Amino acid sequence: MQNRDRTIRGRVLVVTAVDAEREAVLRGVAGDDRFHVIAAGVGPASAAAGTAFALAAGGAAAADADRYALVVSAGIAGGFPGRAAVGSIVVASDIIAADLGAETPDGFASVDELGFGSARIAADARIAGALAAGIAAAGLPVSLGPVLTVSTATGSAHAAAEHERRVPGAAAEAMEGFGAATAARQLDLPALELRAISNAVGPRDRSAWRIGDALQALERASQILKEVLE
Ligand SMILES: O=C(O)c1cccc(C(=O)CC[C@H]2O[C@@H](n3cnc4c(=O)[nH]cnc43)[C@H](O)[C@@H]2O)c1
Repeated sequence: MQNRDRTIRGRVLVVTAVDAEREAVLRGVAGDDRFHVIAAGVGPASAAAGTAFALAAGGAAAADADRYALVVSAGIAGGFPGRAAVGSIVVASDIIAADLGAETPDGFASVDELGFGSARIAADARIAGALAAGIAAAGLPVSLGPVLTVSTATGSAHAAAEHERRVPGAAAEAMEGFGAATAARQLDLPALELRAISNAVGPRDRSAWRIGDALQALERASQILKEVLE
């Protein structure tokens, strides 16, 4: 593996939403006991609570090698057409709470514009870059770009276009990343978001979802994550 990043000294907490995603990640990282994989539930609140609880439980570890050094939000996601095709992988450059803000007469205002903090958490650039390069080197389609966290999954072309207008270059949409990254930030830990694309962001069409293909891609990407961090 060429694209290694050996800066992480300690355990890796991987947070998924549901068990099927957790099992895919576990298959990918099999044999490496640095990884602790939990299914914290769907949505940003569950992800934040589950991540914070796991970090708190692990934070008391005596040795640095037993403490968490990295948090990864992982799972399936919707891909923005033209940026992330169904079956491909997205590694977040930034993790963005896309609907954290207020509706105003002039349209949506993010918490950044409102002055109440930030809806954007930068992923660890070095590790995200190494992971994306490793996935590409393995011959898998991969994008490195902003991943949106929403509480309401997009279900129309208009809403998808509005998200892309607010966040130029948005690659994927899911429901947990900002929650997990917020919990990581409380302990000054680096965060990543790793997503396998199951559907296109836009008009609701469950028949078009390819969850099985996405879970296979998630397993393979998790294996590459393990190799990058070895
Ligand atoms: O029933 C629907 O139309 C529908 C549309 C989008 C998402 C859902 C979910 O129940 C998502 C739950 C779960 O999967 C992740 N995910 C996957 N694709 C998307 C998406 O396009 N937008 C948001 N989340 C997505 C998400 O992280 C959740 O954990 C149902």
